[in-house]
Amino acid sequence: CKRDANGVGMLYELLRSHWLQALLKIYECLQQYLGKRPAPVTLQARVLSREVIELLHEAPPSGEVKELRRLLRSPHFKGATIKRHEITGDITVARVIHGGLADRSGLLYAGDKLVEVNGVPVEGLDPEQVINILALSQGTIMFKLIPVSDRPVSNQTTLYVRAMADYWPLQDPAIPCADAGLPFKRGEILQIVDQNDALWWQARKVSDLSACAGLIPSNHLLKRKQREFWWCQPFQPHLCLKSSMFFVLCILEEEEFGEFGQRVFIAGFRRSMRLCRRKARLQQQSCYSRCPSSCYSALAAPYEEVVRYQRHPTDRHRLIILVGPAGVGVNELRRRLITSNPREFQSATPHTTRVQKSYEMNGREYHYISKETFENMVYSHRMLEYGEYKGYLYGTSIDAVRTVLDAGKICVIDLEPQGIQIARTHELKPYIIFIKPPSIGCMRQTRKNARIITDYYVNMKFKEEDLQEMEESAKKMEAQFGQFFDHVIVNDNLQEASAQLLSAVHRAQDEPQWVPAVWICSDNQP
Ligand SMILES: Nc1ncnc2c1ncn2[C@@H]1O[C@H](COP(=O)(O)OP(=O)(O)OP(=O)(O)O)[C@@H](O)[C@H]1O
Repeated sequence: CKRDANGVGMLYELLRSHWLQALLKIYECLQQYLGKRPAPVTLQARVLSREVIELLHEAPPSGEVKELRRLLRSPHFKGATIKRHEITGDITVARVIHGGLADRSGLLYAGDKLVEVNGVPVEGLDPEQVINILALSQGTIMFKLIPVSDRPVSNQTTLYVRAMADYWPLQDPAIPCADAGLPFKRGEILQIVDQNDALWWQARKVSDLSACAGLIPSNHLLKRKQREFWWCQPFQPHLCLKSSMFFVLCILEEEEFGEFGQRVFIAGFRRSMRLCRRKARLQQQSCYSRCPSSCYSALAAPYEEVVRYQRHPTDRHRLIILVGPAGVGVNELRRRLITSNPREFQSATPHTTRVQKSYEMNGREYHYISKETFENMVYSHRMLEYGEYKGYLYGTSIDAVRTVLDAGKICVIDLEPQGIQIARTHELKPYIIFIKPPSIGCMRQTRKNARIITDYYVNMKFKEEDLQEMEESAKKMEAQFGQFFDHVIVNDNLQEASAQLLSAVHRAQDEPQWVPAVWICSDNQP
Protein backbone atom coordinates (compact mmCIF):
# COMPACT_ATOMS: atom_id res chain seq x y z
CA CYS A 1 0.00 0.00 0.00
CA LYS A 2 2.89 2.28 0.91
CA ARG A 3 4.73 1.49 -2.33
CA ASP A 4 1.66 2.26 -4.35
CA ALA A 5 1.39 5.77 -2.97
CA ASN A 6 1.26 8.23 -5.88
CA GLY A 7 1.49 5.35 -8.39
CA VAL A 8 5.13 4.58 -7.50
CA GLY A 9 4.41 0.85 -7.41
CA MET A 10 2.79 0.93 -10.80
CA LEU A 11 5.71 2.86 -12.28
CA TYR A 12 8.13 0.36 -10.73
CA GLU A 13 6.29 -2.59 -12.31
CA LEU A 14 6.14 -0.79 -15.64
CA LEU A 15 9.84 -0.05 -15.78
CA ARG A 16 10.66 -3.64 -14.81
CA SER A 17 8.53 -5.10 -17.58
CA HIS A 18 10.35 -6.96 -20.38
CA TRP A 19 8.47 -5.33 -23.18
CA LEU A 20 9.27 -1.78 -22.08
CA GLN A 21 12.92 -2.64 -21.62
CA ALA A 22 13.03 -4.15 -25.10
CA LEU A 23 11.31 -1.09 -26.51
CA LEU A 24 13.81 1.24 -24.84
CA LYS A 25 16.69 -0.86 -26.19
CA ILE A 26 15.27 -0.73 -29.71
CA TYR A 27 14.86 3.03 -29.36
CA GLU A 28 18.48 3.37 -28.20
CA CYS A 29 19.74 1.34 -31.19
CA LEU A 30 17.62 3.25 -33.65
CA GLN A 31 19.00 6.51 -32.25
CA GLN A 32 22.50 5.24 -32.99
CA TYR A 33 21.56 4.19 -36.54
CA LEU A 34 19.75 7.41 -37.25
CA GLY A 35 21.27 9.19 -40.21
CA LYS A 36 24.03 6.61 -40.66
CA ARG A 37 24.29 5.38 -44.22
CA PRO A 38 24.88 2.58 -44.93
CA ALA A 39 22.77 1.33 -42.05
CA PRO A 40 25.16 -0.87 -40.04
CA VAL A 41 24.05 -4.39 -39.16
CA THR A 42 25.99 -4.67 -35.94
CA LEU A 43 26.53 -7.31 -33.37
CA GLN A 44 24.32 -5.30 -31.06
CA ALA A 45 21.40 -5.62 -33.46
CA ARG A 46 21.81 -9.36 -33.60
CA VAL A 47 21.91 -9.64 -29.83
CA LEU A 48 18.79 -7.53 -29.70
CA SER A 49 16.92 -9.75 -32.15
CA ARG A 50 17.82 -12.79 -30.02
CA GLU A 51 16.41 -11.04 -26.97
CA VAL A 52 13.24 -10.18 -28.83
CA ILE A 53 12.86 -13.87 -29.79
CA GLU A 54 13.10 -14.76 -26.09
CA LEU A 55 10.45 -12.18 -25.28
CA LEU A 56 8.19 -13.55 -27.99
CA HIS A 57 8.17 -16.94 -26.22
CA GLU A 58 6.04 -15.32 -23.55
CA ALA A 59 3.69 -13.71 -26.06
CA PRO A 60 0.38 -15.49 -26.79
CA PRO A 61 0.79 -17.57 -29.98
CA SER A 62 -0.57 -15.89 -33.09
CA GLY A 63 0.21 -15.82 -36.80
CA GLU A 64 2.01 -12.48 -36.44
CA VAL A 65 4.20 -13.67 -33.58
CA LYS A 66 5.13 -16.80 -35.56
CA GLU A 67 6.07 -14.74 -38.61
CA LEU A 68 8.11 -12.32 -36.50
CA ARG A 69 10.00 -15.21 -34.91
CA ARG A 70 10.72 -16.69 -38.33
CA LEU A 71 12.05 -13.38 -39.64
CA LEU A 72 14.22 -12.74 -36.60
CA ARG A 73 15.73 -16.24 -36.65
CA SER A 74 16.76 -16.11 -40.31
CA PRO A 75 17.16 -12.53 -41.45
CA HIS A 76 16.72 -13.06 -45.17
CA PHE A 77 18.50 -11.14 -47.81
CA LYS A 78 15.50 -9.69 -49.54
CA GLY A 79 16.79 -6.76 -51.41
CA ALA A 80 18.51 -7.74 -54.62
CA THR A 81 18.27 -10.29 -57.39
CA ILE A 82 21.21 -11.73 -59.27
CA LYS A 83 21.67 -13.14 -62.75
CA ARG A 84 24.28 -14.95 -64.80
CA HIS A 85 25.65 -13.26 -67.90
CA GLU A 86 24.83 -15.49 -70.84
CA ILE A 87 28.24 -15.16 -72.53
CA THR A 88 30.80 -14.41 -69.80
CA GLY A 89 29.08 -16.48 -67.09
CA ASP A 90 29.62 -13.62 -64.60
CA ILE A 91 27.20 -13.38 -61.70
CA THR A 92 25.94 -9.81 -61.50
CA VAL A 93 23.35 -7.94 -59.45
CA ALA A 94 20.29 -7.83 -61.71
CA ARG A 95 18.34 -5.31 -59.65
CA VAL A 96 18.26 -3.78 -56.22
CA ILE A 97 14.81 -3.73 -54.65
CA HIS A 98 13.66 -0.24 -53.64
CA GLY A 99 13.50 0.20 -49.89
CA GLY A 100 15.07 -3.23 -49.26
CA LEU A 101 18.14 -3.99 -47.18
CA ALA A 102 20.57 -3.73 -50.10
CA ASP A 103 19.06 -0.44 -51.25
CA ARG A 104 19.18 1.05 -47.78
CA SER A 105 22.79 -0.03 -47.33
CA GLY A 106 23.73 1.96 -50.43
CA LEU A 107 26.41 -0.65 -51.16
CA LEU A 108 24.95 -2.66 -54.04
CA TYR A 109 23.98 -1.47 -57.52
CA ALA A 110 22.48 -3.20 -60.51
CA GLY A 111 25.34 -4.34 -62.72
CA ASP A 112 27.87 -4.95 -59.90
CA LYS A 113 29.82 -8.18 -60.51
CA LEU A 114 29.94 -10.63 -57.59
CA VAL A 115 33.35 -12.15 -56.97
CA GLU A 116 32.93 -13.75 -53.53
CA VAL A 117 30.17 -14.27 -51.00
CA ASN A 118 31.37 -14.83 -47.44
CA GLY A 119 34.79 -15.78 -48.77
CA VAL A 120 33.42 -18.33 -51.29
CA PRO A 121 34.34 -17.54 -54.92
CA VAL A 122 31.24 -17.47 -57.11
CA GLU A 123 32.96 -17.83 -60.47
CA GLY A 124 31.36 -20.63 -62.48
CA LEU A 125 28.45 -21.00 -60.07
CA ASP A 126 24.78 -20.83 -60.98
CA PRO A 127 22.68 -18.04 -59.41
CA GLU A 128 20.81 -20.77 -57.44
CA GLN A 129 24.10 -21.98 -55.92
CA VAL A 130 24.97 -18.41 -54.90
CA ILE A 131 21.55 -18.04 -53.30
CA ASN A 132 22.17 -21.26 -51.38
CA ILE A 133 25.39 -19.83 -49.97
CA LEU A 134 23.43 -16.74 -48.91
CA ALA A 135 20.65 -18.80 -47.40
CA LEU A 136 23.13 -20.82 -45.32
CA SER A 137 24.97 -17.69 -44.12
CA GLN A 138 24.38 -16.54 -40.58
CA GLY A 139 24.93 -13.01 -39.34
CA THR A 140 26.97 -10.60 -41.44
CA ILE A 141 27.14 -11.33 -45.16
CA MET A 142 30.33 -10.26 -46.91
CA PHE A 143 30.37 -9.55 -50.63
CA LYS A 144 33.47 -9.02 -52.67
CA LEU A 145 32.44 -7.32 -55.88
CA ILE A 146 33.59 -5.28 -58.81
CA PRO A 147 31.38 -2.20 -58.95
CA VAL A 148 29.61 -1.42 -62.20
CA SER A 149 31.43 1.32 -64.08
CA ASP A 150 28.35 3.43 -64.92
CA ARG A 151 26.06 3.49 -61.93
CA PRO A 152 22.51 3.95 -63.12
CA VAL A 153 21.24 7.46 -62.44
CA SER A 154 17.69 7.25 -61.20
CA ASN A 155 15.54 9.63 -63.19
CA GLN A 156 12.36 7.64 -62.68
CA THR A 157 9.16 9.43 -61.98
CA THR A 158 6.78 7.63 -59.66
CA LEU A 159 3.73 6.36 -61.43
CA TYR A 160 0.44 5.21 -59.92
CA VAL A 161 -1.62 2.53 -61.61
CA ARG A 162 -4.76 0.54 -60.97
CA ALA A 163 -4.18 -3.18 -61.46
CA MET A 164 -6.70 -4.48 -63.98
CA ALA A 165 -5.71 -8.11 -63.43
CA ASP A 166 -4.66 -10.36 -60.54
CA TYR A 167 -1.06 -11.46 -60.16
CA TRP A 168 0.34 -14.23 -57.93
CA PRO A 169 4.17 -14.38 -58.06
CA LEU A 170 4.25 -17.79 -56.37
CA GLN A 171 2.31 -19.20 -59.31
CA ASP A 172 4.56 -17.57 -61.90
CA PRO A 173 7.50 -19.81 -62.85
CA ALA A 174 9.01 -16.98 -64.93
CA ILE A 175 9.58 -14.49 -62.11
CA PRO A 176 13.31 -14.03 -61.32
CA CYS A 177 12.65 -14.39 -57.57
CA ALA A 178 9.20 -15.38 -56.32
CA ASP A 179 9.95 -14.11 -52.79
CA ALA A 180 10.67 -10.66 -54.20
CA GLY A 181 7.36 -10.62 -56.10
CA LEU A 182 4.45 -8.38 -55.16
CA PRO A 183 1.10 -10.18 -55.33
CA PHE A 184 -1.85 -7.97 -56.21
CA LYS A 185 -5.53 -8.18 -56.98
CA ARG A 186 -7.49 -6.37 -59.66
CA GLY A 187 -8.54 -2.93 -58.51
CA GLU A 188 -5.59 -2.38 -56.17
CA ILE A 189 -3.62 0.85 -56.63
CA LEU A 190 0.12 0.36 -57.09
CA GLN A 191 2.96 2.86 -56.88
CA ILE A 192 5.49 1.94 -59.57
CA VAL A 193 8.95 3.01 -58.45
CA ASP A 194 11.14 1.43 -61.10
CA GLN A 195 10.56 0.72 -64.77
CA ASN A 196 14.21 0.33 -65.81
CA ASP A 197 13.74 -3.31 -66.74
CA ALA A 198 11.63 -4.02 -69.80
CA LEU A 199 10.12 -7.13 -68.20
CA TRP A 200 10.05 -6.64 -64.42
CA TRP A 201 9.06 -3.43 -62.71
CA GLN A 202 9.18 -2.62 -59.01
CA ALA A 203 6.12 -1.43 -57.15
CA ARG A 204 4.47 -0.98 -53.78
CA LYS A 205 0.81 -0.96 -52.84
CA VAL A 206 -0.46 2.49 -51.87
CA SER A 207 -2.14 0.80 -48.93
CA ASP A 208 1.35 -0.07 -47.61
CA LEU A 209 3.87 2.50 -48.82
CA SER A 210 6.27 1.80 -45.96
CA ALA A 211 6.94 -1.72 -47.26
CA CYS A 212 9.87 -2.34 -49.55
CA ALA A 213 9.00 -2.64 -53.22
CA GLY A 214 8.32 -5.96 -54.96
CA LEU A 215 8.64 -7.22 -58.49
CA ILE A 216 5.67 -7.02 -60.82
CA PRO A 217 5.48 -7.90 -64.52
CA SER A 218 5.81 -4.88 -66.79
CA ASN A 219 2.79 -3.77 -68.77
CA HIS A 220 4.10 -5.53 -71.84
CA LEU A 221 4.93 -8.75 -69.98
CA LEU A 222 1.63 -8.98 -68.10
CA LYS A 223 -0.26 -8.43 -71.33
CA ARG A 224 1.72 -11.25 -72.89
CA LYS A 225 0.91 -13.50 -69.94
CA GLN A 226 -2.76 -12.63 -70.23
CA ARG A 227 -2.70 -13.51 -73.91
CA GLU A 228 -1.07 -16.85 -73.19
CA PHE A 229 -3.72 -17.68 -70.62
CA TRP A 230 -6.64 -15.78 -72.10
CA TRP A 231 -8.75 -18.91 -72.13
CA CYS A 232 -8.68 -19.20 -68.34
CA GLN A 233 -9.05 -15.46 -67.66
CA PRO A 234 -12.37 -14.08 -66.55
CA PHE A 235 -14.39 -12.75 -69.44
CA GLN A 236 -13.41 -9.20 -70.40
CA PRO A 237 -15.81 -6.92 -72.16
CA HIS A 238 -14.64 -6.82 -75.75
CA LEU A 239 -14.49 -3.95 -78.14
CA CYS A 240 -17.64 -4.87 -79.97
CA LEU A 241 -19.46 -4.25 -76.70
CA LYS A 242 -17.88 -0.86 -76.19
CA SER A 243 -20.82 0.71 -77.91
CA SER A 244 -24.03 0.85 -75.89
CA MET A 245 -25.26 -2.32 -74.20
CA PHE A 246 -28.41 -3.92 -75.45
CA PHE A 247 -30.55 -5.75 -72.94
CA VAL A 248 -33.82 -7.54 -72.78
CA LEU A 249 -35.55 -5.40 -70.24
CA CYS A 250 -38.11 -5.91 -67.62
CA ILE A 251 -40.04 -2.75 -67.11
CA LEU A 252 -42.21 -2.27 -64.14
CA GLU A 253 -44.35 0.79 -64.19
CA GLU A 254 -43.93 1.82 -60.59
CA GLU A 255 -45.66 4.68 -58.98
CA GLU A 256 -44.48 6.37 -55.87
CA PHE A 257 -47.08 7.29 -53.32
CA GLY A 258 -46.27 10.16 -51.03
CA GLU A 259 -48.06 11.54 -48.03
CA PHE A 260 -51.89 11.58 -48.16
CA GLY A 261 -51.82 8.93 -50.90
CA GLN A 262 -50.80 11.49 -53.53
CA ARG A 263 -49.00 10.15 -56.52
CA VAL A 264 -45.45 11.44 -56.42
CA PHE A 265 -43.13 11.03 -59.37
CA ILE A 266 -39.46 11.27 -58.77
CA ALA A 267 -38.00 12.25 -62.10
CA GLY A 268 -36.35 9.34 -63.83
CA PHE A 269 -36.84 7.01 -60.93
CA ARG A 270 -38.03 3.89 -62.68
CA ARG A 271 -37.20 0.26 -62.35
CA SER A 272 -36.44 0.27 -65.99
CA MET A 273 -32.97 -0.82 -66.85
CA ARG A 274 -32.56 -4.00 -64.84
CA LEU A 275 -32.24 -7.31 -66.59
CA CYS A 276 -34.73 -10.04 -65.96
CA ARG A 277 -32.92 -12.59 -63.89
CA ARG A 278 -33.62 -15.63 -66.07
CA LYS A 279 -33.20 -13.76 -69.33
CA ALA A 280 -29.94 -12.22 -68.16
CA ARG A 281 -28.27 -15.59 -68.05
CA LEU A 282 -29.36 -16.45 -71.57
CA GLN A 283 -28.23 -13.07 -72.80
CA GLN A 284 -24.77 -13.46 -71.34
CA GLN A 285 -24.37 -16.99 -72.65
CA SER A 286 -25.18 -15.84 -76.13
CA CYS A 287 -22.53 -13.19 -75.79
CA TYR A 288 -19.88 -15.78 -74.90
CA SER A 289 -20.85 -18.03 -77.73
CA ARG A 290 -21.06 -15.19 -80.23
CA CYS A 291 -17.54 -13.86 -79.97
CA PRO A 292 -15.24 -16.41 -78.35
CA SER A 293 -12.29 -15.54 -80.55
CA SER A 294 -12.54 -11.78 -80.25
CA CYS A 295 -12.32 -11.96 -76.45
CA TYR A 296 -8.65 -12.80 -76.89
CA SER A 297 -7.77 -9.79 -79.02
CA ALA A 298 -9.53 -7.30 -76.85
CA LEU A 299 -7.97 -8.03 -73.47
CA ALA A 300 -7.82 -4.78 -71.56
CA ALA A 301 -4.51 -3.14 -70.59
CA PRO A 302 -3.23 -4.78 -67.40
CA TYR A 303 -2.48 -1.48 -65.67
CA GLU A 304 -4.38 1.78 -65.87
CA GLU A 305 -2.53 4.95 -64.93
CA VAL A 306 -4.36 6.81 -62.18
CA VAL A 307 -4.04 10.15 -60.41
CA ARG A 308 -5.51 11.57 -57.24
CA TYR A 309 -8.55 13.69 -58.07
CA GLN A 310 -10.43 15.99 -55.74
CA ARG A 311 -13.59 17.52 -57.19
CA HIS A 312 -13.64 21.29 -56.91
CA PRO A 313 -16.83 22.43 -55.15
CA THR A 314 -17.85 24.38 -58.27
CA ASP A 315 -17.28 21.40 -60.61
CA ARG A 316 -20.13 19.14 -61.67
CA HIS A 317 -20.75 16.19 -59.38
CA ARG A 318 -19.41 12.77 -60.25
CA LEU A 319 -21.94 10.29 -61.61
CA ILE A 320 -22.78 7.59 -59.07
CA ILE A 321 -23.28 4.13 -60.57
CA LEU A 322 -24.69 1.25 -58.55
CA VAL A 323 -23.92 -2.25 -59.76
CA GLY A 324 -25.03 -5.55 -58.28
CA PRO A 325 -26.65 -8.90 -59.02
CA ALA A 326 -30.41 -8.97 -59.58
CA GLY A 327 -32.30 -8.94 -56.30
CA VAL A 328 -29.44 -7.73 -54.11
CA GLY A 329 -31.18 -4.45 -53.34
CA VAL A 330 -29.71 -1.99 -55.85
CA ASN A 331 -33.09 -0.38 -56.52
CA GLU A 332 -34.10 -0.36 -52.88
CA LEU A 333 -30.89 1.41 -51.87
CA ARG A 334 -31.11 3.85 -54.77
CA ARG A 335 -34.74 4.62 -53.96
CA ARG A 336 -33.93 5.23 -50.29
CA LEU A 337 -31.02 7.51 -51.20
CA ILE A 338 -33.05 9.60 -53.62
CA THR A 339 -36.12 9.87 -51.40
CA SER A 340 -33.90 10.84 -48.44
CA ASN A 341 -33.08 14.08 -50.25
CA PRO A 342 -34.59 14.53 -53.73
CA ARG A 343 -33.10 18.02 -53.90
CA GLU A 344 -29.61 16.56 -53.73
CA PHE A 345 -29.98 13.20 -55.52
CA GLN A 346 -31.76 12.33 -58.74
CA SER A 347 -31.84 9.54 -61.26
CA ALA A 348 -31.61 9.99 -65.02
CA THR A 349 -34.96 10.04 -66.84
CA PRO A 350 -34.97 7.17 -69.36
CA HIS A 351 -35.90 7.51 -73.04
CA THR A 352 -38.57 5.32 -74.61
CA THR A 353 -40.24 4.79 -77.93
CA ARG A 354 -43.53 3.72 -76.34
CA VAL A 355 -46.58 5.95 -76.43
CA GLN A 356 -47.03 8.49 -73.67
CA LYS A 357 -49.92 7.70 -71.31
CA SER A 358 -52.53 10.32 -70.48
CA TYR A 359 -51.26 10.97 -66.94
CA GLU A 360 -47.58 11.04 -67.92
CA MET A 361 -45.50 14.08 -68.68
CA ASN A 362 -42.69 14.14 -71.22
CA GLY A 363 -39.36 14.31 -69.39
CA ARG A 364 -40.85 13.26 -66.05
CA GLU A 365 -41.44 9.51 -66.31
CA TYR A 366 -39.71 9.15 -69.67
CA HIS A 367 -38.49 11.16 -72.63
CA TYR A 368 -40.82 9.99 -75.41
CA ILE A 369 -38.99 9.83 -78.70
CA SER A 370 -39.41 8.17 -82.09
CA LYS A 371 -37.71 4.89 -82.93
CA GLU A 372 -35.56 6.69 -85.49
CA THR A 373 -34.33 9.25 -82.94
CA PHE A 374 -33.69 6.45 -80.44
CA GLU A 375 -31.64 4.50 -82.97
CA ASN A 376 -29.68 7.61 -83.86
CA MET A 377 -28.82 8.05 -80.19
CA VAL A 378 -27.64 4.44 -80.05
CA TYR A 379 -25.48 4.79 -83.15
CA SER A 380 -23.92 8.00 -81.87
CA HIS A 381 -23.04 6.22 -78.57
CA ARG A 382 -25.31 8.43 -76.49
CA MET A 383 -26.96 5.51 -74.70
CA LEU A 384 -25.29 4.01 -71.64
CA GLU A 385 -27.53 0.96 -71.95
CA TYR A 386 -30.75 0.22 -73.74
CA GLY A 387 -33.11 -2.58 -74.47
CA GLU A 388 -36.42 -3.71 -75.84
CA TYR A 389 -39.59 -4.54 -74.00
CA LYS A 390 -42.84 -5.54 -75.68
CA GLY A 391 -41.59 -4.10 -78.95
CA TYR A 392 -40.60 -0.71 -77.50
CA LEU A 393 -37.09 0.57 -76.86
CA TYR A 394 -36.03 1.92 -73.48
CA GLY A 395 -32.64 3.38 -72.55
CA THR A 396 -30.58 5.52 -70.21
CA SER A 397 -28.80 8.22 -72.15
CA ILE A 398 -25.71 10.26 -71.41
CA ASP A 399 -27.80 13.39 -72.17
CA ALA A 400 -30.24 12.49 -69.38
CA VAL A 401 -27.36 12.05 -66.92
CA ARG A 402 -25.88 15.36 -68.09
CA THR A 403 -29.20 17.13 -67.47
CA VAL A 404 -29.16 16.04 -63.80
CA LEU A 405 -25.51 16.99 -63.35
CA ASP A 406 -26.05 20.38 -65.01
CA ALA A 407 -28.81 21.07 -62.49
CA GLY A 408 -26.15 20.77 -59.76
CA LYS A 409 -27.51 17.48 -58.43
CA ILE A 410 -25.84 14.14 -57.83
CA CYS A 411 -27.03 11.71 -60.49
CA VAL A 412 -27.49 8.13 -59.20
CA ILE A 413 -28.14 5.36 -61.70
CA ASP A 414 -27.96 1.59 -61.74
CA LEU A 415 -26.20 -0.11 -64.58
CA GLU A 416 -25.43 -3.60 -65.75
CA PRO A 417 -21.66 -4.02 -65.27
CA GLN A 418 -21.11 -4.45 -69.02
CA GLY A 419 -22.13 -0.80 -69.38
CA ILE A 420 -19.40 0.50 -67.04
CA GLN A 421 -16.86 0.87 -69.85
CA ILE A 422 -19.11 3.24 -71.76
CA ALA A 423 -19.81 5.37 -68.70
CA ARG A 424 -16.16 5.71 -67.73
CA THR A 425 -15.49 9.06 -69.35
CA HIS A 426 -13.68 12.25 -68.50
CA GLU A 427 -17.03 14.06 -68.56
CA LEU A 428 -19.00 11.81 -66.19
CA LYS A 429 -16.09 10.67 -63.95
CA PRO A 430 -18.28 7.89 -62.55
CA TYR A 431 -17.81 6.56 -59.04
CA ILE A 432 -18.83 2.90 -59.13
CA ILE A 433 -20.31 1.21 -56.09
CA PHE A 434 -20.77 -2.54 -56.04
CA ILE A 435 -23.68 -3.76 -53.94
CA LYS A 436 -22.67 -7.18 -52.71
CA PRO A 437 -24.94 -9.80 -51.16
CA PRO A 438 -24.06 -11.00 -47.66
CA SER A 439 -23.67 -14.73 -46.97
CA ILE A 440 -26.59 -16.97 -47.92
CA GLY A 441 -27.22 -17.70 -44.24
CA CYS A 442 -27.54 -14.00 -43.56
CA MET A 443 -29.83 -13.49 -46.59
CA ARG A 444 -32.12 -16.27 -45.36
CA GLN A 445 -32.62 -14.20 -42.24
CA THR A 446 -32.82 -10.70 -43.72
CA ARG A 447 -34.79 -11.49 -46.91
CA LYS A 448 -37.69 -13.26 -45.17
CA ASN A 449 -40.10 -10.48 -46.12
CA ALA A 450 -38.28 -9.39 -49.27
CA ARG A 451 -39.93 -9.77 -52.66
CA ILE A 452 -38.56 -10.45 -56.12
CA ILE A 453 -39.85 -7.68 -58.33
CA THR A 454 -39.65 -8.25 -62.07
CA ASP A 455 -42.33 -8.50 -64.70
CA TYR A 456 -42.44 -12.28 -64.29
CA TYR A 457 -42.20 -12.51 -60.54
CA VAL A 458 -44.07 -9.73 -58.90
CA ASN A 459 -44.27 -10.21 -55.16
CA MET A 460 -42.63 -13.64 -55.14
CA LYS A 461 -40.59 -14.62 -52.11
CA PHE A 462 -36.89 -15.34 -52.55
CA LYS A 463 -36.29 -19.08 -52.88
CA GLU A 464 -33.06 -20.84 -51.95
CA GLU A 465 -32.06 -21.02 -55.62
CA ASP A 466 -32.58 -17.26 -56.01
CA LEU A 467 -30.17 -16.62 -53.15
CA GLN A 468 -27.62 -19.03 -54.61
CA GLU A 469 -27.95 -17.43 -58.02
CA MET A 470 -27.40 -14.03 -56.45
CA GLU A 471 -24.24 -15.20 -54.71
CA GLU A 472 -22.87 -16.81 -57.87
CA SER A 473 -23.69 -13.82 -59.99
CA ALA A 474 -21.99 -11.48 -57.48
CA LYS A 475 -18.86 -13.64 -57.58
CA LYS A 476 -18.79 -13.52 -61.37
CA MET A 477 -19.31 -9.75 -61.40
CA GLU A 478 -16.46 -9.22 -58.96
CA ALA A 479 -14.18 -11.51 -60.95
CA GLN A 480 -14.95 -9.79 -64.24
CA PHE A 481 -15.45 -6.18 -63.26
CA GLY A 482 -14.00 -5.82 -59.73
CA GLN A 483 -11.20 -3.63 -61.06
CA PHE A 484 -13.71 -0.89 -61.81
CA PHE A 485 -15.38 -0.84 -58.39
CA ASP A 486 -14.44 2.20 -56.34
CA HIS A 487 -16.35 0.98 -53.32
CA VAL A 488 -18.12 -2.18 -52.16
CA ILE A 489 -21.14 -2.23 -49.84
CA VAL A 490 -22.37 -5.52 -48.41
CA ASN A 491 -26.15 -5.20 -48.26
CA ASP A 492 -26.72 -7.06 -45.05
CA ASN A 493 -28.76 -4.73 -42.91
CA LEU A 494 -30.74 -2.31 -45.08
CA GLN A 495 -30.42 0.67 -42.73
CA GLU A 496 -26.69 0.23 -42.37
CA ALA A 497 -26.19 -0.31 -46.10
CA SER A 498 -28.21 2.88 -46.81
CA ALA A 499 -26.06 4.86 -44.36
CA GLN A 500 -22.90 3.46 -45.94
CA LEU A 501 -24.16 4.39 -49.38
CA LEU A 502 -24.89 7.96 -48.31
CA SER A 503 -21.44 8.46 -46.84
CA ALA A 504 -19.72 6.77 -49.83
CA VAL A 505 -21.57 9.09 -52.22
CA HIS A 506 -20.50 12.15 -50.23
CA ARG A 507 -16.91 10.92 -50.01
CA ALA A 508 -16.86 10.43 -53.78
CA GLN A 509 -17.81 14.08 -54.26
CA ASP A 510 -15.80 15.72 -51.48
CA GLU A 511 -12.67 13.65 -50.88
CA PRO A 512 -9.68 12.85 -53.11
CA GLN A 513 -10.05 9.63 -55.10
CA TRP A 514 -7.94 7.70 -57.59
CA VAL A 515 -9.25 8.22 -61.12
CA PRO A 516 -7.83 7.31 -64.56
CA ALA A 517 -5.13 9.81 -65.49
CA VAL A 518 -6.72 10.39 -68.90
CA TRP A 519 -9.78 11.92 -67.21
CA ILE A 520 -7.62 14.66 -65.76
CA CYS A 521 -4.62 15.08 -68.03
CA SER A 522 -6.38 15.84 -71.27
CA ASP A 523 -9.69 17.35 -72.16
CA ASN A 524 -9.76 15.43 -75.42
CA GLN A 525 -9.57 11.99 -73.87
CA PRO A 526 -12.56 9.75 -73.14
N1 LIG B 1 -30.77 -5.60 -46.84
C1 LIG B 1 -31.99 -6.01 -47.12
N2 LIG B 1 -32.72 -6.64 -46.20
C2 LIG B 1 -33.95 -7.07 -46.48
N3 LIG B 1 -34.58 -6.92 -47.65
C3 LIG B 1 -33.90 -6.28 -48.61
C4 LIG B 1 -32.58 -5.80 -48.41
N4 LIG B 1 -32.18 -5.20 -49.55
C5 LIG B 1 -33.19 -5.31 -50.43
N5 LIG B 1 -34.22 -5.95 -49.87
C6 LIG B 1 -35.50 -6.31 -50.51
O1 LIG B 1 -35.19 -7.24 -51.54
C7 LIG B 1 -36.10 -7.08 -52.61
C8 LIG B 1 -35.34 -6.88 -53.90
O2 LIG B 1 -34.64 -5.63 -53.83
P1 LIG B 1 -34.46 -4.73 -55.11
O3 LIG B 1 -35.69 -4.72 -55.93
O4 LIG B 1 -33.89 -3.44 -54.70
O5 LIG B 1 -33.36 -5.61 -55.86
P2 LIG B 1 -32.52 -5.21 -57.14
O6 LIG B 1 -31.08 -5.38 -56.80
O7 LIG B 1 -32.91 -3.90 -57.67
O8 LIG B 1 -32.87 -6.38 -58.13
P3 LIG B 1 -33.97 -6.38 -59.32
O9 LIG B 1 -33.47 -5.44 -60.33
O10 LIG B 1 -33.96 -7.78 -59.79
O11 LIG B 1 -35.23 -5.95 -58.69
C9 LIG B 1 -37.00 -5.90 -52.24
O12 LIG B 1 -38.18 -6.43 -51.64
C10 LIG B 1 -36.17 -5.16 -51.22
O13 LIG B 1 -36.98 -4.41 -50.33
